[in-house]
Amino acid sequence: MMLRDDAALIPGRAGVDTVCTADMLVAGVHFLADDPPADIARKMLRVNLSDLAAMGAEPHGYLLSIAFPAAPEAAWMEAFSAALAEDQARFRVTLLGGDTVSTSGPLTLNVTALGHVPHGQALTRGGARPGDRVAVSGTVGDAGLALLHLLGRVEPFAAEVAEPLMARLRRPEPRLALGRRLRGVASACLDLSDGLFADLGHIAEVSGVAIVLDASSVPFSPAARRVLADRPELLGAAISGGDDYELAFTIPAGTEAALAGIAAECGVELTAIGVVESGQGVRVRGADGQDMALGSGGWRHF
Ligand SMILES: Nc1ncnc2c1ncn2[C@@H]1O[C@H](COP(=O)(O)OP(=O)(O)OP(=O)(O)O)[C@@H](O)[C@H]1O
Ligand SMILES: Cc1ncc(C[n+]2csc(CCOP(=O)(O)O)c2C)c(N)n1
Ligand SMILES: [Mg+2]
Ligand SMILES: [Mg+2]
Ligand SMILES: [Mg+2]
Repeated sequence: MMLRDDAALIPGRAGVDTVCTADMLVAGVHFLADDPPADIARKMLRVNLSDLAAMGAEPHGYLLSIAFPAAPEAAWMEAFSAALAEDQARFRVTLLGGDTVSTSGPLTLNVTALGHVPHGQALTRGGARPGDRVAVSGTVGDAGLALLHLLGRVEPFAAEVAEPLMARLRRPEPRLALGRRLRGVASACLDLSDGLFADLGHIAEVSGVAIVLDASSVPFSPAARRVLADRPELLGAAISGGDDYELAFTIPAGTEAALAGIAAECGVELTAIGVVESGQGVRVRGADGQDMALGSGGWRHF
């Protein structure tokens, strides 16, 4: 799109709320500088679309700002742009503007994404109530396990296991259809970026409730199950790893039966993983019924 003016102008629509979110990605913090440029582009856009999904919003467009440590190679730029164009078409979003600058620091990308939701219907983190059930889409832990492998923090995984885990780390799937479908169904919702344990903590905090997570119900992919079968000590890392970009949400007790139909409609598995109680914080209940301590609480910048 030709950017002709000083700013993008988006006509307002009656009865529609605009949802805005910004997520920044820094080389060495969110991805590795030598990651494939196509994957950097996809992850940058998709983690933002994931936040729109978490709010039940329909994506509209995005602004993109990049700080380059040096002029990018033509091949890098081509691969980056081609992947971005593909994802724009796939998720039906347009580039609304942005900025490009040089930096003496690492490659830094920022996307600000805009979406729409019918007035008053956005999902939030604040509506969970005691008695609600907690559910999650897809599977968790793949990306966190992939990162341990990639950074050499664990004995390397076999290639046939490492490959699907790395795909989850580099190419998350924003759960947009599910987010929209959960309007009026979920009492609270968010996307998993910091890790299941930490992010459930965000729902607990904002809603003013406690969450009890049943560790043995947490859904893992076949690859993660293979890793955990060999190395059960990595269970905590899988539950608190981060970069999952699945949706975690709460639904009122008695509405669990609707989950199977919603899952089929949206083409993603949904699994009940816990309950909401009065109180505060997140407790993880192990297979033996006892509370479990996780090694780390989840991703923190500081
Ligand atoms: N009620 C609100 N009003 C305005 N902005 C908000 C509100 N709630 C959250 N935000 C903004 O939305 C963005 C997301 O917040 P936050 O970083 O807590 O979420 P997150 O999804 O965990 O982020 P990340 O994906 O970076 O891990 C931030 O820019 C925050 O300032
Ligand atoms: C090289 C490398 N190191 C660490 C991680 C893990 N990581 C970084 S930020 C983050 C949480 C979400 O980010 P934010 O809260 O900033 O949106 C996670 C899980 C990674 N993906 N790549
Ligand atoms: Mg989020
Ligand atoms: Mg985010
Ligand atoms: Mg975060």
